[in-house]
Amino acid sequence: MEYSAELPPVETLNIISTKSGTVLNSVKRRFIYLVNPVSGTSKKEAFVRLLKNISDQRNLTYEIVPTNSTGNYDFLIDKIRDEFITDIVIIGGDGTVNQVISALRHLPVRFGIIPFGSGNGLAYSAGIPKKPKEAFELILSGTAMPVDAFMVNDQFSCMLTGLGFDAQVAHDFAAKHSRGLFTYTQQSLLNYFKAHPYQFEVVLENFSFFSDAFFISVANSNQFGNNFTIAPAADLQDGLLDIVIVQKMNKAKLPFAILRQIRGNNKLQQLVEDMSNKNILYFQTPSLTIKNLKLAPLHIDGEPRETMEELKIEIIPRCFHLIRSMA
Ligand SMILES: Nc1ncnc2c1ncn2[C@@H]1O[C@H](COP(=O)(O)OP(=O)(O)OP(=O)(O)O)[C@@H](O)[C@H]1O
Repeated sequence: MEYSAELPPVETLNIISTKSGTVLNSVKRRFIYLVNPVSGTSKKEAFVRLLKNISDQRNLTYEIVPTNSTGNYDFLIDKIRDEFITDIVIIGGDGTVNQVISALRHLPVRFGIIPFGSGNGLAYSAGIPKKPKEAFELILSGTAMPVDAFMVNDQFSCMLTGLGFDAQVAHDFAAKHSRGLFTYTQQSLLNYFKAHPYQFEVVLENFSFFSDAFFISVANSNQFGNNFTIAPAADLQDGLLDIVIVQKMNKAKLPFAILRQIRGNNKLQQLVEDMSNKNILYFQTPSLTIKNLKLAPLHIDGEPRETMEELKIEIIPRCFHLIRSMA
């Protein structure tokens, strides 16, 4: 468990560890609120004022810091160590969550998320409330659990990585001036008409196969975001990745096959010989290699990334501590 983050010693932070997680004690917690000024569509000023008010009323030690587009958070590393920061609260979407956790996951801090993105896939799959105030209340009273993440070659992913159709949507979405669900849906529909299969070779421990597929999703969270489920059996804490391969099929059948997947009617499969006849392959594995033979576009946690010819993908079990709902 090379990447696993350990929590600080109990005596310095007043953390109570139980079988089901780490119960937080607010007395000695020290917070950094990392606010992304551009994520999502809703205005954050009013919420940031509320955040300050609640924090002042509760006598919390906190600092508000803006996020940045480079994803470089090295400037926080010494601060976290020197000032005994215990909690990093991310106010943004999945792209921000990816960058912040990728940079700070080795440090003994807990992460909280107040969902202010367009999709918020990790937050929603962790049961974090949509309403910012409720999400903050969960952070103040909730339980931090070790959750998985994964590496895609040398790049970090904590939610969902995709090749093909959905990655093309992520690329087109990023090029738009407006964000939010409306723009995302618009780009998805436009891309649906242009969608075509790409060729992949998927290499598992003792087995490999070729597939022509509209897209491949590698999921730690169960969804793309906005509670749009893609991998119904995915669990943030099971040490496994859920792989969804939407294979070549008549395009008229595509929405129905995806609907079946979303509804959980396409059960997890043991890969067998008639795989090429299945519309959607769905299986779990801790690692795999995908050879991207036609250079399908790539996204990592919803952010467009330069594509790669070969992706070695491996789970990082219990990678970081996330304050999540236990319901
Ligand atoms: N201060 C900043 N100025 C400009 N861009 C920023 C800043 N801070 C972060 N970013 C960038 O904002 C982008 C969007 O962030 P994020 O992914 O959180 O929101 P979103 O795309 O609207 O939501 P989601 O990923 O949940 O769909 C990221 O690429 C991130 O690098």
